[in-house]
Amino acid sequence: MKTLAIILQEARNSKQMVVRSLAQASGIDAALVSKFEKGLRLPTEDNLKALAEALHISFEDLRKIWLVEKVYRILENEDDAKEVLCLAESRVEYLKSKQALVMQGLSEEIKLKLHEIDSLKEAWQSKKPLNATQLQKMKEYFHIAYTFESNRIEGNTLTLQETHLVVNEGITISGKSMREHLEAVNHAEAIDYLEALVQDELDFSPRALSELHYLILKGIDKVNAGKYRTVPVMISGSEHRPPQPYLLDKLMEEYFQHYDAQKKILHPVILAAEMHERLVSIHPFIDGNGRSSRLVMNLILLKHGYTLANLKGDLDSRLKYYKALEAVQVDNNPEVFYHLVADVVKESLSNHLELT
Ligand SMILES: Nc1ncnc2c1ncn2[C@@H]1O[C@H](COP(=O)(O)OP(=O)(O)OP(=O)(O)O)[C@@H](O)[C@H]1O
Repeated sequence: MKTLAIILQEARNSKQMVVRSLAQASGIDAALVSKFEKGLRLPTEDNLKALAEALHISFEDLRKIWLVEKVYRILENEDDAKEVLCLAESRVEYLKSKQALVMQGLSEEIKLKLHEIDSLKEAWQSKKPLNATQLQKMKEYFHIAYTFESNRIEGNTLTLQETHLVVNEGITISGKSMREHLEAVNHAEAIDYLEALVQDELDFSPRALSELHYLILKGIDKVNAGKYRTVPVMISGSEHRPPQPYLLDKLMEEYFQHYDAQKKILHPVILAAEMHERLVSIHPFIDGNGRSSRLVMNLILLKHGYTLANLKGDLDSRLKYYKALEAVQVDNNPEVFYHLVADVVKESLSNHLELT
């Protein structure tokens, strides 16, 4: 790994600058610049920022090297340097999770709720392994309930009982459209796919999202299944305008970058809520955005050992859900949505525990 001194020197040479012109561009004394380049002095953070700007290099990247250099200088004459670093590493992990909560500006109320959820999760995990028949019965029950409610949010009129008959018994319901039947079967299949991803320890990815969306629209809209939209869309009854289609590739790339950057930092329930809200706000598909986003939320929850969170489709709950999304999109206030998701996660864990 190159030292900060070498990096600074090479960056200046590649710009064909002499020390004097770098000093002038950065506003730092030339003798001092020389000392930085020889490794005789370590720049201050302000010096570093000025140098990065003058050399047109990334301050964030340079700052990481600078921090390494600082640590190195503290430890260079210590016999136990390696042991000290190992000990510090565990503190850094702790610091990361602590900072995440502070960074997100979570209220004490939500932190308390997350705490309660994690106790329930531990209790749920301690019940495992469950008896295979019992597990199968629970799965059937919760899968159907989730399929029923998620499809109900989008206007599917099958009842809970009818959803069960269609999905588990292969029975058709008279008076209900082919589309409603397919929506039920597809959603149940998408939940199986979530569980397979978790079982195989596969992470949420562009491919997983495309597969999920494909399953949701399978047999309903062949052309758009698994593909981003190419036309503008509106969300009926909402002030929020999803982005234009030409922005989608970039926004979705950033969406997955955000997931990768936050997945080890954020509390999983907050991460799940965020990835749900961000996806539904981008609205990358022509249809099936709501169902896909709720599946993404559940993939993240299942991956972290929680149970399927089931947002309800009755009018009152639906309005609360839409209002909470609108609060993030229009007022930039995610707290209500975090509470909404945390509440259903808590309810789901309690329901699962009750049946054990
Ligand atoms: N401000 C908002 N108000 C209402 N719904 C919103 C809002 N922002 C995002 N949504 C999401 O959009 C979904 C409805 O979008 P739309 O009517 O376009 O349905 P869709 O794209 O066909 O997807 P699906 O049918 O699975 O929801 C809701 O389920 C919700 O998740």
